[in-house]
Amino acid sequence: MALRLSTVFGKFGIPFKRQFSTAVGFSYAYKPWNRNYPTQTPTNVRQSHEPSKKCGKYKIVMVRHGESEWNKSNQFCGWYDSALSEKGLAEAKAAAKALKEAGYKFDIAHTSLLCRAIITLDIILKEIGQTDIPICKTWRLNERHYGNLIGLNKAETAAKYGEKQVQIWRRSFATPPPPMEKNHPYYDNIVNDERYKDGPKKEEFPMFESLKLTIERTLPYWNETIVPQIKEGKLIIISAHGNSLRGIVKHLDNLSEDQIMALNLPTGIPFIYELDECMRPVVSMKFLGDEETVRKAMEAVAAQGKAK
Ligand SMILES: O=C(O)[C@H](O)COP(=O)(O)O
Repeated sequence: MALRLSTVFGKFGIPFKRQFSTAVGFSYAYKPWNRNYPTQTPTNVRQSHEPSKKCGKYKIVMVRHGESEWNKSNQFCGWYDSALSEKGLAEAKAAAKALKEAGYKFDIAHTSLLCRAIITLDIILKEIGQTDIPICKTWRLNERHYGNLIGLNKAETAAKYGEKQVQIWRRSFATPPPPMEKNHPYYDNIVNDERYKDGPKKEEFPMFESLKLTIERTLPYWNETIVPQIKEGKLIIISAHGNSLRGIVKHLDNLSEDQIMALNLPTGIPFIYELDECMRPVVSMKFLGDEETVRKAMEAVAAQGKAK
């Protein structure tokens, strides 16, 4: 049965006390209730990716933006620039509160070119009193491009094409959504948007993206820009999107295509990785939120693709 966030969340959808009363958090990867995310890394993965027994040398915080207007109306969003909803604004504030309570002092922030991630970051930095740090914005952290699905209601699309097909479009690793056609209502809005004048190049401007393609443009930024900063000892926060962050998670935890399919990131709940000197996770995806709230928020994201 689909869980409604409104039954889980209080005013503005956020149970401030429950969700962020602890700065300790829990690590999603190792919870037994989590049937979808690997409780044990498969043996083939361990050989090449054995987590270090040492304490994490580095930390990085990531957060999916707060709920957007199009999350609220359950529309495929991708590169469409949907604003944060009231609940999304409150989620960003709650995220900031949790980070403040945990005492995070960031050196650099990275975000996408989409307002929902930028505003989430702005709210966080304002609330924690760290607006003076450098903010790097890149299209490489944008949400995956949902092609011709952009603007469609997810539940209606499931009713029309079947839940299985929508699940493939949303969560399969390599199968892309149908390409955005020139007559798509948001084609000009996206393709001719000034914010992309410095990239992507015309020839690499996506008309659709699978998770695989999303990872192919996100990882170079992770490897070439973020990793060197982490190795310099900078504490980084990334405010980005469900699928650009899933790509980074897949890379860090060396997840298989099947494993990453099952991960649904909740909006507005920061999570932490602790990494060893080789950028291998010592602690994976530790959410600053209580376990039950995070679990329900994840289930709600998964349920967005169910026909009503
Ligand atoms: O772009 C979108 O529609 C969402 O923000 C992410 O959608 P998904 O959870 O359906 O991949």
